[in-house]
Amino acid sequence: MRDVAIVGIGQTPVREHWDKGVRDLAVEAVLDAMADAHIERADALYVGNMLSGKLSGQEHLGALIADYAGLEGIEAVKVEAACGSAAATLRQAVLAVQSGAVNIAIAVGVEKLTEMTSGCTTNALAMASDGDYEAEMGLSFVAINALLMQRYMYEYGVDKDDFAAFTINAHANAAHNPNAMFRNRITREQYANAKMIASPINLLDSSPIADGAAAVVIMPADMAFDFSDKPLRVAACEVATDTIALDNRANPLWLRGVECSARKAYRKAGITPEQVRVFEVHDAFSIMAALSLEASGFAEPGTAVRLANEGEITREGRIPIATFGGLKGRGHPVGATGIYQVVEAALQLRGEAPEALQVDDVEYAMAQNIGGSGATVVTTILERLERK
Ligand SMILES: CC(=O)SCCNC(=O)CCNC(=O)[C@H](O)C(C)(C)COP(=O)(O)OP(=O)(O)OC[C@H]1O[C@@H](n2cnc3c(N)ncnc32)[C@H](O)[C@@H]1OP(=O)(O)O
Repeated sequence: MRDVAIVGIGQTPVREHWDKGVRDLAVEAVLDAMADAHIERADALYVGNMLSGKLSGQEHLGALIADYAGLEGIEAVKVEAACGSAAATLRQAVLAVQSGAVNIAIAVGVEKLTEMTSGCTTNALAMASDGDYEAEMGLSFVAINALLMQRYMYEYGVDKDDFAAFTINAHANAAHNPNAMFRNRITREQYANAKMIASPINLLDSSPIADGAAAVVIMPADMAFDFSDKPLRVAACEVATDTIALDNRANPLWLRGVECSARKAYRKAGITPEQVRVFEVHDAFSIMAALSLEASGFAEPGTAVRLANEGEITREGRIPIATFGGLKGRGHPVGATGIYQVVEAALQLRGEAPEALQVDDVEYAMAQNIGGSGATVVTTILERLERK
């Protein structure tokens, strides 16, 4: 298998983009990444998306985006793994280039969640759970995560207000990210008084409904310096699954898919969690940030909330997370999120994060994208590519 590198990155701001559709957003991100990589052509385009058919009445995204990006004639397909669609798409691009099937591949994640019909997006998102036993019974993703958070508080004796540390960190970072949806800082008092959505999850525990697209250009490492002076080696991009329904898990507080995907990624990259300096975590809800930190090996079970309250998840801490605002602050256009995370990890490694967000001495940056309640997990580890 060939070594592969990321040579171009692109993103749109995450917003409620009422004036733009799926194609506009995806094409904007693709062209941004192609300009960054100084390319005019690619051999393949992989499009990550979860809900364009349901919410925008538009399927067949591979051909659509290739057409509007001026890439007709190439291989172009859509990849879907619920909220993990974007990183699953990256994985396909990486495999295609590693195998030698294509030389230049673009992976783009795009999602347009805003729509005019109240409740429709929530119902559509719920389809990523077990349709027969969870969604059918009225469980939205907020409700599923509320059950997990309630159980976590009960098992580990954690107070609801202690979760504030995740939101405060995410919004403080998002305040410096021009592409973030929320650029307002949050205080402990605001968190404590936020409106309840599904107890114990309040508005400030939740990622928002948002639109956006992000893209990366992948090519063999031995071509990379011809296109970029800061190429990044994809040290690992590993997928694992868990049961789709929570009630089939022996311990719902242990995300086996996260553990398995992270372990595979550490093994592939030849590193330990201690060597990861930046972790773009899938903080769709603050409880997911806590559980992901634990199952990825950054905290013992039941201790991630303490880790957050000790300041260890901030830029100055042991494991900075959500360094551009995360899903909570930057926003979570679901089928695009995994590539936003990789773009942000890339900016950290390239030393191009805004000054207030740049983490020092980043050797390895990790991004982890989750579909469903941890049912699909993709862990990507990047490092700087050394010139031979
Ligand atoms: C594996 C996975 O990733 S699963 C995750 C999939 N994603 C989800 O499930 C999305 C979860 N989030 C939601 O469903 C929604 O954002 C909710 C329910 C939390 C909030 O939605 P609503 O109550 O309809 O909020 P609404 O859109 O009316 O906004 C009301 C206000 O709150 C703000 N707001 C909305 N969502 C958020 C948020 N998550 N955080 C902070 N503020 C928010 C809005 O900007 C607006 O502010 P304004 O009054 O100053 O303009």
